[in-house]
Formats: sequence, C-alpha cells, structure tokens
Amino acid sequence: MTDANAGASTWTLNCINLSSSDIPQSASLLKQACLDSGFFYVINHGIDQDLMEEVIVQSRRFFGLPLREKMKLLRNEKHRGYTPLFDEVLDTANQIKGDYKEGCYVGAEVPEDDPDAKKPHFGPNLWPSEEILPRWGQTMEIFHNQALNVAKVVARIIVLALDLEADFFDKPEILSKPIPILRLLHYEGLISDPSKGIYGAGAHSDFGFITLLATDDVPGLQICKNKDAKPQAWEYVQPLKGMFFTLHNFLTEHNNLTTILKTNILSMAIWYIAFIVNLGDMLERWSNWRFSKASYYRLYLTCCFFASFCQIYTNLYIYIYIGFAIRSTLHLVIGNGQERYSIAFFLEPNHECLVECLPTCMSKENPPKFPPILCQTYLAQRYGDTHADLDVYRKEEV
Ligand SMILES: O=C(O)CCC(=O)C(=O)O
Ligand SMILES: [Fe+2]
Repeated sequence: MTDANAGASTWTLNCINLSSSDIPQSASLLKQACLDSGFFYVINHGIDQDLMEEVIVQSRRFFGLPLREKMKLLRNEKHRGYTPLFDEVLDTANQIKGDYKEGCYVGAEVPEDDPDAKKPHFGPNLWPSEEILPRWGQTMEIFHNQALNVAKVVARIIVLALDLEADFFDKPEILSKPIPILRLLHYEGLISDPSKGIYGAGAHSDFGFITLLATDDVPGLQICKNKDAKPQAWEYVQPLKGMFFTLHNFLTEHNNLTTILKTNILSMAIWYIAFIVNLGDMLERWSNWRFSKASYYRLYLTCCFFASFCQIYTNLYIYIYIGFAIRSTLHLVIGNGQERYSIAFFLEPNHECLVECLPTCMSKENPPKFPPILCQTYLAQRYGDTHADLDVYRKEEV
C-alpha cells in the first residue's frame, strides 16, 4: 500500500526559463532538478497564456457534454478520443476500480491516405463537430504544435545536461517523426481515499521521453522521489499560486521563483485590501445609486480585483517531468473534493527508435538497468497494461 495522503508535505521544484540565453545555467538547473525529483517548472516557454486558457475552456466544454455525446468519440485502437471514468488503471496493486478521471487523446493529425496512418498512434483525430464545440479541433491542433516545440526545446537542454553531443536527439531515428500525444484530463470533484484504493490517478511513471503538464490551480499532483523507500514518502508539487498571475508581466523580469511568488502575493494583497475597502462603501451607495468620481474609481478597482481573481482561477501551471531510461519519477493524483483540469503532453520518440540506456548514463560499474526495446513495442505494452480493453465498451453497447 502506498502512503499517499492529504497530509503529504510540499516540494518546491526548480524553475527553468526557456527564454534564457544562459543555456549552460539552464542545463545545470535542469540536471539538478532531475537528480532531485525528475520534475521542474518551465517558464517563458512561449505558449501564450490566452491559448492555454482557451484549451482549458474548450476542455471544460468537452467534458461538460452529456456522456452519450462523449461516447460518440470513444477512444479508438489508435488511442484517439474519449477515455471514460475508470478507463485507465495505473496502479493495479492499490486501486479498486481505476482512475477517477476522464480524458481525451489528441495526436498529430495524419490523414487516412498517408502511409504513416498505418502505424500505431498515427491517424486522423476524433474531433467533436463544429456545431457542438466550435473551434475545438483548431484550438487543440495549435496547442499541440506549440507544446511539441516546447518539448523539443527542453530536449535540447537535456542533451547538454547529460553531456551528450549537441545533435544527439536530432538523429533521424530518434525524433524525426516522434509520437506526440496531447491528453486533456478532468477529475470530477471526488475526495480520494488511498486507504480504500480511491485515487484521481494511481501511482505510475510515465511511458515516454518528456511529459509537459499544465494544470489549473487545484492541487493534487504528488510525487515520490524514492520509489524503493519503505514506506514511500509522497510530496505535493504545488501549482504555485500567482505564478502566471501576469497582470504586470513579472515573469519576464524575474527568474527567481521566490521573488515572483512574493511579488504576486503582495499584489494580491493590495487588490484584496482595495476590495474590502470598497465593499462597505459601495453597498451603502447602491441603495441610492449615486456614484461619485471616487466611487467609480473604486468600482473599477473592484472589477480589476474580480478580473485578477478570475485570472488566478483559470491560471495554468506547467510542470515538466522526464522519463529518462523510460521510467519517470513515480507520481499520482489525489482528489481533494474540487474539480480539477489538467493538460498532459507526452513526447515519445519515433516508432522504430531503439530505447536504450544513454551512453553517458552507464559505465562498467553502473550497467544498464533495462534491456533495449523498440519504442512502439514498449508503448503498446504500457498502453495495453493500463487501459481498458475496448471490448468492454462494445459489450456495454449490446
Ligand atoms: O493530472 C495530473 O496532474 C497528472 C496526470 C498524469 O500524471 C498523466 O496523465 O500521466
Ligand atoms: Fe503521469
């Protein structure tokens, strides 16, 4: 039984600025983060905040559809489309039913008549119709392309962190035709109970090369830095409040997380005081509807407060975690009763890439822990092990 629980402590992650010109420093921060926990935040990644919010809004719309509509887009054998509640069981030893989450897979759009469409994970996407969810497919495609670029930038920093040749991942057999998979996730507001085997997402390590994870500000993600420890110790990795609270665009000026946090908390406090001062005054005035200039000004401040609040509410936080040698740090999701949305983007290498221990990660004293395996073989195993058999749904239809 794992020890994941609501009282888990919180771990602060290193923060990598993807726009920094000091690449060696980014590489060394990244290396330290990978040695410490395997997770880090990325900032200044180039994906527009509006686009990220649009993805979450579209995700909310999708998961808000009636189940029968979502089931029309049920995941196919290419792993595109809707995955209902319990479709995935990530930790069979500790979960009773499966993950209390629903998801939607979006891959690279490969038309049916393209020879590559025969490969697993490649093919056309399953889009909801334009009448039901306008601009849905377009939004996902744009985000998909941008997330792929971010993952490639991260890969370039990883190369340096691992003392590999600069073009190591540029070899045609590694990332020339990678398998990029976007997955929208929705956790309905259930309280997890690990003692009863109830988890938002069971303990697991990701299957691929790099995962980018953007979440709203509802906490839930926990990591276990040492999977072999007994008992395992789980720590929350917090979506840092206000991290993208960029009314004043702090992120371009400060790379230091503590500064960002303090500045934003201060700024929140100022808005908050403005709000409290206003409320009493405005309630009084609302009774006779006479507003002085000062009241207009205060009203403006109050609206700003609400706008900031809404912004924080929909804020997105990007974590990255890395599956070096095809095992990422163990992590899970604990539901705290609040609804939660996240966007995972998995970058896997080419189908035929031989996944094996990297040359700079082994020595005579430290031989590879796993035998080499083809990427597509490994993915087929892991997807097969963790997802429901599609026959289950066919039987339900009968
Ligand atoms: O939703 C989350 O925060 C984590 C999702 C996750 O770990 C996964 O999809 O592999
Ligand atoms: Fe994961």
